[in-house]
Amino acid sequence: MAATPLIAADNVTFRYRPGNLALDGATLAIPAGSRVALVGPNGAGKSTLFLHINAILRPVAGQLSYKGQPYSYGRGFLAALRQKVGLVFQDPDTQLFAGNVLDDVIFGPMNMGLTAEEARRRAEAALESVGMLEHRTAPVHFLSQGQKKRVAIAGVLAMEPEALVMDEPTAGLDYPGLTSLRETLAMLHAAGKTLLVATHDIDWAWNWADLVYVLAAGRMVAAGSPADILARADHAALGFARPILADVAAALGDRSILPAGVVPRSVGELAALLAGRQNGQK
Ligand SMILES: Nc1ncnc2c1ncn2[C@@H]1O[C@H](COP(=O)(O)OP(=O)(O)OP(=O)(O)O)[C@@H](O)[C@H]1O
Repeated sequence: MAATPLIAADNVTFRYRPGNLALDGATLAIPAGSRVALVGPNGAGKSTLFLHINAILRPVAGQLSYKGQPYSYGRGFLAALRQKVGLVFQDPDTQLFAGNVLDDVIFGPMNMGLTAEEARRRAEAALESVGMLEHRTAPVHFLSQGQKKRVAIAGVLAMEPEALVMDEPTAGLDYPGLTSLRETLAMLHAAGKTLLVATHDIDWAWNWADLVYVLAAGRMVAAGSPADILARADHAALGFARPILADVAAALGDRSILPAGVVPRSVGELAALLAGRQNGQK
């Protein structure tokens, strides 16, 4: 029997207004400790699904559950859920509200009833892990979008959640910001956290995720390992462009150039496979 997922959405349907079906029976299951990428075109419903996972929105039909327990939406349930499942919004301005960086990040742990000392320890550790500790006294409105994004992530990390749900965390980050985010995600995964990320960065998602869900028009149209989804021929029907790597592999003629069934998951892996083949021919 499959293990109970940490978070599950079962046939979740939601309308912002009559006639607008933002989610149309969306279903997903997030195994504990996994790295899950949610991809899909603009307007597919990714952010809406995340707002359901954090119980900010409530479905008109269908159900969400945490460790097999259906969401109950009472005050106690909401407080516990939001401590265990941290949501990083797409737009950091939605999330940040305090005057300076440390005050913003310390708010969550203080709200959990921790001592001021423990809350500060957690907030500083979280800022350190996203490379923003040196900015702790900076006014939030002085920060760049990428820096705000990192502070928003720190605000969630400081709550020490079991799962982080991040809506397009790589958008707007420069190279050091991306590197730092990748390191943070690797550190969180190594620490056993469950990670669910919505992204348009398909190459990154393919390299990073254990499991990929594809959402289109409010419905989950595909789910599987990156290799499973790469191997599907109907990427256009899934609502996103065929990943570049798959095109490269196809253009190279995967059967003649790459071992049968091998689908490279990164440019580096493709280069290594090709280099290995060239060496083998000498
Ligand atoms: N606050 C809102 N009020 C009304 N409609 C909304 C609202 N937020 C989203 N929608 C609509 O719900 C649908 C799903 O939007 P959502 O933002 O969840 O998609 P998304 O997959 O996150 O898109 P993107 O990749 O552009 O961030 C869209 O049709 C969108 O126009």
